[in-house]
Amino acid sequence: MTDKISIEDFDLYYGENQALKKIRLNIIPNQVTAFIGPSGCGKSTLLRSMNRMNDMIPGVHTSGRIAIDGKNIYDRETDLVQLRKNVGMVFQQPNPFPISIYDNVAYGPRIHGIKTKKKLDEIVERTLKQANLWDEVKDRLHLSAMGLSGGQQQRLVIARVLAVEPDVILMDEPASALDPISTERLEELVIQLKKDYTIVIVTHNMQQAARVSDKTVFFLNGEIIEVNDTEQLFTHPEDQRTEQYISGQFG
Ligand SMILES: Nc1ncnc2c1ncn2[C@@H]1O[C@H](COP(=O)(O)OP(=O)(O)OP(=O)(O)O)[C@@H](O)[C@H]1O
Repeated sequence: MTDKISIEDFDLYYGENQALKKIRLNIIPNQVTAFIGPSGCGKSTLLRSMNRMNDMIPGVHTSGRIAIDGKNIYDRETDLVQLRKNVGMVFQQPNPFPISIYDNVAYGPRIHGIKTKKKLDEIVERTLKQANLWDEVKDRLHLSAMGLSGGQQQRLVIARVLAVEPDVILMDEPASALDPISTERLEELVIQLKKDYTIVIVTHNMQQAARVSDKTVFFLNGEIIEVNDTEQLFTHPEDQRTEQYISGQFG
């Protein structure tokens, strides 16, 4: 199978501090890949590197390659607007815009030139359905998104990402601010979305990684220690440090 994302010898420095060291990783399309590891080991940094969000931080420099569909996103000619449309991101805190539910979802398509009401209506309905939110909001599309619960806001943010038709969705601890029921709904959604998208999720919750992901990547001090099928990694870790981490001996 052709890899969706191929990372080769990728280093990232915040000033003098090297946060990622010679990362090599291949991510398979239509799978969920989980990043686990103790705080500060570089999970979010690698996630943010996959749509060049780190470019905005002063003092960041990188070397190596991250290719998506075979094309190095660190090439000088990369169109960052197009990259971030293709590689969407969901953060820890739901961050809907303080505008209506409808306008949140229509925001990206409008920026990308879609203006007709009929077309926007279609996108809003389709993506809210894909995000398992339509039934809960269809009668209040023109009310503020800020009136939704945290779990609904997070599903709205996912609909907003889906509305610009990405291939890859990056999720940085997307359930850590949610209650258990909202977390379960979000996990169901992640599993459902992988048939159409490639998903990478950072999580501190090992049960969550075990429930939603196909592959798990264990990080320590800016390095990848182990990558394996999720079930294999949690039942028969190959590296002693992985075993220590998943059995709660540090982290
Ligand atoms: N904006 C930044 N400026 C400077 N250093 C940073 C920045 N963001 C992260 N770092 C550093 O890079 C290293 C990796 O951080 P990163 O946030 O990627 O780890 P993480 O594994 O995602 O941690 P956590 O699980 O706590 O979110 C840490 O040493 C951190 O202090």
